[in-house]
Amino acid sequence: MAHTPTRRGGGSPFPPIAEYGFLSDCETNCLVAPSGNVEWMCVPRPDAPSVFGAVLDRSAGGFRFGPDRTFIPAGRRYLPGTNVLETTWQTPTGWLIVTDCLVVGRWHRTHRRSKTHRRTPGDWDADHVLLRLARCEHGDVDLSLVCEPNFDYGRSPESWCYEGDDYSTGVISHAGPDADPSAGVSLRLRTDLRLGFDGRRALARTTLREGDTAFVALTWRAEDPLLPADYRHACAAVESTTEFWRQWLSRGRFPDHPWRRHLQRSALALKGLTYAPTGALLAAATTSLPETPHGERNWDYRYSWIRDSTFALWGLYTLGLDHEADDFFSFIADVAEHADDIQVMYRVGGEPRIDEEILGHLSGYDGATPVRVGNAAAEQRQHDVWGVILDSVYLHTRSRDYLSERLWTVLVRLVEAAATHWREPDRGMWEVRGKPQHFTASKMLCWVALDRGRQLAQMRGDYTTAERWRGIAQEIHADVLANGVDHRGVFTQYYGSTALDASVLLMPLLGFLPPTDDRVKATVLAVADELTVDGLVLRYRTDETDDGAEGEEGAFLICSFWLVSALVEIGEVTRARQLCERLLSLASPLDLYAEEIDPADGRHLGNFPQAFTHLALINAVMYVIGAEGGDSHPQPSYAG
Ligand SMILES: OC[C@H]1O[C@H](O[C@H]2O[C@H](CO)[C@@H](O)[C@H](O)[C@H]2O)[C@H](O)[C@@H](O)[C@@H]1O
Repeated sequence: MAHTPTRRGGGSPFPPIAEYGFLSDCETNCLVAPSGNVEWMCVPRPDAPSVFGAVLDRSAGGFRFGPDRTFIPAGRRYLPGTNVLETTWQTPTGWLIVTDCLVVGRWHRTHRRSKTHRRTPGDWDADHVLLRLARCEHGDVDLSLVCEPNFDYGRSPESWCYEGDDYSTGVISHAGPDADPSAGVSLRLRTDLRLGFDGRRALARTTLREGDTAFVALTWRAEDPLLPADYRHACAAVESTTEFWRQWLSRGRFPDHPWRRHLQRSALALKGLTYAPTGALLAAATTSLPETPHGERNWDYRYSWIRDSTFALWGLYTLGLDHEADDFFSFIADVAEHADDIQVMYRVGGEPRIDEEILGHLSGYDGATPVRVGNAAAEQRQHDVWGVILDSVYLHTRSRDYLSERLWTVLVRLVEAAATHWREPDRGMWEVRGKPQHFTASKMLCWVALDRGRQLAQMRGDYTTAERWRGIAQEIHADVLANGVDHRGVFTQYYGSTALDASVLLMPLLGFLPPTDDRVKATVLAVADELTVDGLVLRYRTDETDDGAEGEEGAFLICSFWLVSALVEIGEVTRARQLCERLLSLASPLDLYAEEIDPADGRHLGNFPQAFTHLALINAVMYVIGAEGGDSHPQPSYAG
């Protein structure tokens, strides 16, 4: 039997997107299907080719550790406060618990520096080990291990061989393109079971009786692999990983509220999407999970968008988790220090080139093609990019009263770029692939760049620059009010159109106008009433927008959460709370979210888990709790 489970109950062989568990060590991440099969993992970096790619094609590799012949778990949960996943299995003969994590241990590079880490080393570091523990709780259970990598997005099946004289350790290697050994990947698998090999499949099977345990660990770390020697060491690795996540979460401020669990899961998902070596932040863990079932709106999100990342920092800041911002701002300084302008996204190592390519050999998730890797939007002009950085730096500088000279030099260039280009059309924050337009939200974010730049210049005592930037900000503000509002007094998608666009919900959240302004109220209510399907918000109507793609898309979750925050701003707290409750009820079984949701059936669509959704959830929940008099306060980014 193939290890990647095929069809359960007559439906699609692919699990629903929302049923994947997400593991991370803040460097690598993976998705675990409910069957216990790891169906997505890219090593050594999250933007590298996959070694387990079954989420995009059932033959592209997976790694299952679970009971033989039982594929539907009795229950799954994260150990509270962590990204450690626990799956409970009931089989006809017994009960089994499997614990999965990507191991985080104490900083261990004491004798030699890391080749990839550019940020200041902390106390913790990824061990580069995917660890899986099994323990039979009652009766007896036949345990099965099938580890079947398929390198290079399923294009390069290699074969396992033993390492050493016993059955405990196997190695499988892929030379990489150009047969360049430095571009290759080797996987090493260690277990206390007896491994056998069948080509690219590493197999083990045993019967566990009550109290029996087993472990398997997979590493891609070439030098000094940190594989546990036995089950006791494996347990210690799970404990250190648990301690890492809980210590990190303890730095945050979470209200004592029934929605706290959603805030904490969102914070953990955002932290899990960081790439610690450089400070980058992924938009999502995956590529090409479809925004339309079986459709072509399939994009690669395994990169660091400036917009997604800075908004994520806003979400974390709202919870008092602001250390990630330091590393991200250093990442910005790295990529922009010697460039004239900034791109909209970078690879996680800071590399600017992200060529888009179609992988025609993959069937796609549930038949959705094409599968894309790389992202052509990297070359677009999107004029929100300057404003989102300036807003984020302003937010963090205000609370710390410190801004590095290195970063300020970069920021000055970014404000000047906004001042130079704000009159030009762009592709907007939704990165449409159609004709450039004068997007209202892009102009508004150019105003943010000048406004926050002005305030930062003032903080530094540079009043001359501050005055000049104030003048340009006023000019942009007036231009948006003159051209971005329709006859109803509603802000529109772009100058001269009457189409609605959810991006303008940011107006009250970024302080472009006060929430009491009639145009703001009219816009928020127009989006709520006219740009929704069954109450959930579309980013725009695809039939009104030249976005360069065919087909419908689902409701955008970031926009739906923005609407919650905006409704609170304009005083519609009851409506905001109802929408927020509804959105929280649509969370995945593990409280994770994809990018979109099908309003008809609540099915999650698009890449997963998606930073955009989780960051907006945090702000929306804090807005509602704050408005209802909880112990938190609404936190618009500009508020003093
Ligand atoms: O709508 C077409 C575009 O869709 C993707 O962009 C979306 O995801 C980005 C990452 O989260 C986000 O920053 C952007 O606002 C979203 O619209 C895709 O990456 C683009 O290539 C595509 O043109």
